[in-house]
Amino acid sequence: MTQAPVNVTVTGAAGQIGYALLFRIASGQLLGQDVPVKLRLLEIPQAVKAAEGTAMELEDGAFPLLAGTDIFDDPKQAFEGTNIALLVGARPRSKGMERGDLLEANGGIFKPQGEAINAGAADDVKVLVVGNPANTNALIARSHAPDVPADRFTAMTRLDHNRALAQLAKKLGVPVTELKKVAIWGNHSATQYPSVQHAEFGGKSIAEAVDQAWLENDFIPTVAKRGAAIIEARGLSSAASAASAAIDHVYTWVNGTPAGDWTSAAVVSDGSYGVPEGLISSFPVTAKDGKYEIVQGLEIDEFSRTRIDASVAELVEERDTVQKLGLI
Ligand SMILES: NC(=O)C1=CN([C@@H]2O[C@H](COP(=O)(O)OP(=O)(O)OC[C@H]3O[C@@H](n4cnc5c(N)ncnc54)[C@H](O)[C@@H]3O)[C@@H](O)[C@H]2O)C=CC1
Ligand SMILES: O=C([O-])CC(=O)C(=O)O
Repeated sequence: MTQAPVNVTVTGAAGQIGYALLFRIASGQLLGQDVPVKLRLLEIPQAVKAAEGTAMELEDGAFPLLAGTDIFDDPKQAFEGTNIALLVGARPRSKGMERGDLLEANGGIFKPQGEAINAGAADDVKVLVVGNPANTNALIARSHAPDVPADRFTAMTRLDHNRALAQLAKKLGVPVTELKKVAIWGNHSATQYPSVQHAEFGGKSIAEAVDQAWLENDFIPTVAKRGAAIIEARGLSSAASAASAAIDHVYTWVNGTPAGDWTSAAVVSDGSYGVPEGLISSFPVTAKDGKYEIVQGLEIDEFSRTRIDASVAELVEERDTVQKLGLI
């Protein structure tokens, strides 16, 4: 192990996703089996003790790649020198809370975290926002980090992407490895558009192999409402699958997408496909040399256009709300 450890900050470290995520990071699955990591855990003061318990368990794992774990309740310290920032901790929606209240409560979390990233993170910092509403939380954080290049801020739709792959593999009776060019567009919410317009299995078109009624009445709602279905079944929201998707998102970002395929991530729009510039929206993306790039030049059919526009309209509404609240 000659390389200096990569600093990985995880917020909400004592939560359910944190518990599923930290051990996989420590085992080398986030960055690679030859990359040592140093964990920097951020929690609110009331949950620091629980984070300490998790840190004890991390120590007990004797992970060869784990160079240490530090715990903070101050974002300025937690993001100091960080190379990878996983923003998982967020304010969940409580009973009777309106969407605006939720966005406001999360603004109180993601504004100071954006400022702290701006002030102290490493020059090569990469940020993944997992905490919901993920796209708009990422927008808030990004707007308070003006010195950090826009392409370093992303939000997670990889879980939706993986859910789409799993549903298609089941329907077509093929392994997920056969599937290519599936895409999630828009918001990480029920309005998202999981698209198979350009998708292939074993070189054949998926759109031609399944009927439109199945896509509209089964596939799209199953993927888009999967989070709610998990909550209904488990009594708790997705945690291990969300942690797994966060690992996939960062691993791909750093190590690249395979030739002839892409993945999905919410990235800062450059205006591609009519998505207003600056919104953090999910697109089909490739990764190369540590950068995510929006796949360009895809033809968008009428059905896809309507679905993309609907999800992007929701993102515009969320952006306008946080703008009115003075959060961006
Ligand atoms: N983008 C995606 O695909 C998915 C996103 N999520 C979201 O991820 C978030 C976390 O989920 P869970 O781990 O299950 O929640 P959880 O409630 O188990 O844990 C959240 C943790 O965040 C901490 N926290 C709250 N405010 C904080 C702050 N200002 N700084 C640092 N830590 C803070 C809490 O103390 C708690 O320990 C939720 O917002 C959830 O909706 C969950 C699944 C998928
Ligand atoms: O709604 C939630 O908190 C969980 C979530 O985002 C998902 O499972 O996609």
